Amino acid sequence: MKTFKIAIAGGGSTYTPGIAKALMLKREEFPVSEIRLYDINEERQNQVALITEKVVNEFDSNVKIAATTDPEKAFSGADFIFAQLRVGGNVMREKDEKIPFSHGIVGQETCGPGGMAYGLRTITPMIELCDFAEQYAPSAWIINYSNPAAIVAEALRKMRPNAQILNICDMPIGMMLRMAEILGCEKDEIEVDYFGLNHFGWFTDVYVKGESRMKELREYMSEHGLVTPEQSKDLQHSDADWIKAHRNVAKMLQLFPQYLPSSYLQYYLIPQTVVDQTDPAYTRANRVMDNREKNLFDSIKHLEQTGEFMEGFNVGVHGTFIVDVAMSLAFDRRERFLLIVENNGAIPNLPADAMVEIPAYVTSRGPEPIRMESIELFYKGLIEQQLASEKLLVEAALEGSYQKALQAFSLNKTFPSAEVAKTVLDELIEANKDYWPALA
Ligand SMILES: NC(=O)c1ccc[n+]([C@@H]2O[C@H](COP(=O)([O-])OP(=O)(O)OC[C@H]3O[C@@H](n4cnc5c(N)ncnc54)[C@H](O)[C@@H]3O)[C@@H](O)[C@H]2O)c1
Ligand SMILES: O=P(O)(O)OC[C@H]1O[C@H](O[C@H]2[C@H](O)[C@@H](O)[C@@H](O)O[C@@H]2CO)[C@H](O)[C@@H](O)[C@@H]1O
Ligand SMILES: [Mn+2]
Repeated sequence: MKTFKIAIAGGGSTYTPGIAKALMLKREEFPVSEIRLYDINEERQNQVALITEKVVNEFDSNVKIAATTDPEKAFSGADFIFAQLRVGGNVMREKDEKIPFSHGIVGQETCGPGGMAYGLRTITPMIELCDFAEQYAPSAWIINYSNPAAIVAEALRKMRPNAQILNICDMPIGMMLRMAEILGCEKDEIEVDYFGLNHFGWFTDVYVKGESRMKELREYMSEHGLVTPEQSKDLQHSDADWIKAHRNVAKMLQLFPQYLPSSYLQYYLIPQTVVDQTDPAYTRANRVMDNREKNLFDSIKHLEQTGEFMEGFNVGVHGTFIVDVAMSLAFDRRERFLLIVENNGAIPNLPADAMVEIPAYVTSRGPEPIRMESIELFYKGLIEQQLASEKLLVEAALEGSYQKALQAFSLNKTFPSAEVAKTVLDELIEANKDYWPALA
């Protein structure tokens, strides 16, 4: 049986050990001979490599783990490249969140001005990654988690249309896990219909064994959102931020009961509620640094000092999802996933060149999106406004255009006016001067 070489770009990510463990859990079906970590931060990646090696060795000591900052070594002969770059790290994430909040505007990793700031940092490194793949591993698939996935996907559609890349997000699958808890079934028994953009979508139906369970879900979620008794057992989502986000789903459903909204729609539909619920001095970046990142590096320190393994990370749906997508590509499994793909008529009344998030069957040739019906005016209007914002942001980056960046910010529903958009944009330009393309 063929064995696979997996390269992980952003090897120093907090998710790397979880992804390595997810690979090991599937090793009977998907045998891996090498996991190569690639990062620009050598020190961080070497530390993460220590615990990754330990995790892998618990299952199979023949799997080779390598860590390098040399793209040629990392990618040559790789079958898959899993990408998870956080350009600027959590230090810049904190600025993306705190600058908007200081003006009373939502500050978030991937949505609104924070997401656009992160996008302007990430486009160039992701283009570079596609070029490394073309040079060193031309037949490899890149499966990309790097955020902001919507903006990354649009930039690569324009700049590297022939790249073998699949952009993915674990948010819908995380929500499906919660829905399974509500319905008392397994996540894998659920099939969904869904449309939107990444972090901007709706479940239009949820089936278990072919039967729609929307009515029960709507009733439960209108009252509790996605908060379930099981939530407290889930390391990733037991913290106050996720509980708030999951509760806010109820507020959105009370306003618009037709479809089940992605929890990230809260940043666009009820932004003032989010601002009121957030401590602008302690944002999500602080929580992540003080928990997910600290726990991982504490467990690495413990491993270095004692040689003993303390888990300190989470596999969750995040790790299993990327491995499942890779397996469907590797073995032509034709499994159905929600993916970020070029619309090309799948949603007839949205532009063909929109990068939409919809169901697709994954074969060895890539995704085959399903055909859907036209969407109603309310959703079309919201999506087109957000899409225009994302497309203008990408054009701003590629053309170095300040005016297009201001248009992108002003069109974003997180802003009440173009004047506030300009104030926040100008502060973000100053904070990102080491990262963004020049905007004139
Ligand atoms: N799409 C999704 O649904 C989803 C879900 C979870 C996380 N993510 C994304 O995964 C990424 C990793 O998240 P994290 O919290 O583990 O971040 P992290 O900061 O722990 O790790 C990111 C790593 O990327 C590295 N990096 C930065 N720029 C790089 C470059 N140009 N080349 C190679 N490596 C580079 C950093 O040095 C760091 O080690 C983020 O982009 C995050 O938004 C996406
Ligand atoms: O604030 P963070 O860094 O903890 O998480 C931000 C990410 O949130 C989403 O991913 C969730 C996902 O929804 C859930 O199912 C599980 O896998 O955990 C993930 C991380 O919390 C979102 O989809 C990502 O794009 C964000 O980066
Ligand atoms: Mn996501």
